[in-house]
Amino acid sequence: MELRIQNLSKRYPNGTQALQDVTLTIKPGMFGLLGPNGAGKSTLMRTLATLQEADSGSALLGDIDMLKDKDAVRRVLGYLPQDFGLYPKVTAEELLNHLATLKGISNPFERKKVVDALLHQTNLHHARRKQLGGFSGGMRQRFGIAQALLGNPKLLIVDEPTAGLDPEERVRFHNLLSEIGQDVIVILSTHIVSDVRDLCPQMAVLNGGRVLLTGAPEDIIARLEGRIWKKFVDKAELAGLQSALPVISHRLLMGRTLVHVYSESAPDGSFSPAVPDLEDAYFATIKGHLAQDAASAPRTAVG
Ligand SMILES: Nc1ncnc2c1ncn2[C@@H]1O[C@H](COP(=O)(O)OP(=O)(O)OP(=O)(O)O)[C@@H](O)[C@H]1O
Repeated sequence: MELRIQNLSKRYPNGTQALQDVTLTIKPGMFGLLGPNGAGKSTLMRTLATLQEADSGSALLGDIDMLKDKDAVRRVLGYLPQDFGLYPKVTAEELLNHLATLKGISNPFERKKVVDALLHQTNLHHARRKQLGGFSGGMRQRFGIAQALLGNPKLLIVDEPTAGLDPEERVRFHNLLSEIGQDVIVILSTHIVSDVRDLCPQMAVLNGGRVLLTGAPEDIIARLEGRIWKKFVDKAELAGLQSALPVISHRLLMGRTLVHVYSESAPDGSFSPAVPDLEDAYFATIKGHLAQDAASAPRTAVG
């Protein structure tokens, strides 16, 4: 099953164009949707999750028309929203059991089996009798995946799931996502480049409601070969450098400022070549140096 989004657009009543002609083809496996805050990621995720309407365009999941046949979507959808509210006084086991009933698993024995399996899968079995209000951030997010996996979804949408997790919890969460079946389409929406780098064989960059680039991270990075140049500068030099050269990123490294510049050749003798990574690719895309190349662009339907 494939997810085909074509020319999806959405403008909010206040005039914000949150999505503009978004076209994406997403195959089973992990797909990273990367973009800064305000890019339109949540709008796209909520639209696919049948929670809000698009103005125009289409989204097909296999042969389900997602914008029209919402009941059919809900039968195959798992969703972990960005703001995931929990009932603090209820235990993990109780809430999963309740949600499983709502999902239509009416046989209590079967329900217990499903709930137990999900608690094990998400490493929460030991905490099943704990009130959700006492869960850590990582446990909450793993519980979020447990509820999203109820009913064996074919499309799993996770919206910024690792924001606020500590490094250890993030690794656990990554492991959990990476173990989800190969035949499930998993869309991971995030502004964290390393989430996509660690997990996703396919990705897109969204900014200002538009898809700037899609492809495999390694192909995208390969396009930057020989075009990223680095140099340590003093903080005071940074502003001058930014107005003179296409600086794509700067960060502190051991107390000094490391600058990455996009350039077809060495800007001057003081720069040395950098091995490009996904972060460079992301910033180069956001800053307009890297765009969809014809070879990897999704082909538009003919006929
Ligand atoms: N209900 C709304 N009414 C008006 N504008 C909205 C509404 N929801 C979102 N927006 C605006 O639409 C744009 C896209 O927002 P969206 O939440 O989809 O982005 P995002 O990429 O998910 O960002 P974030 O990570 O901050 O949630 C932003 O400019 C946002 O301010």
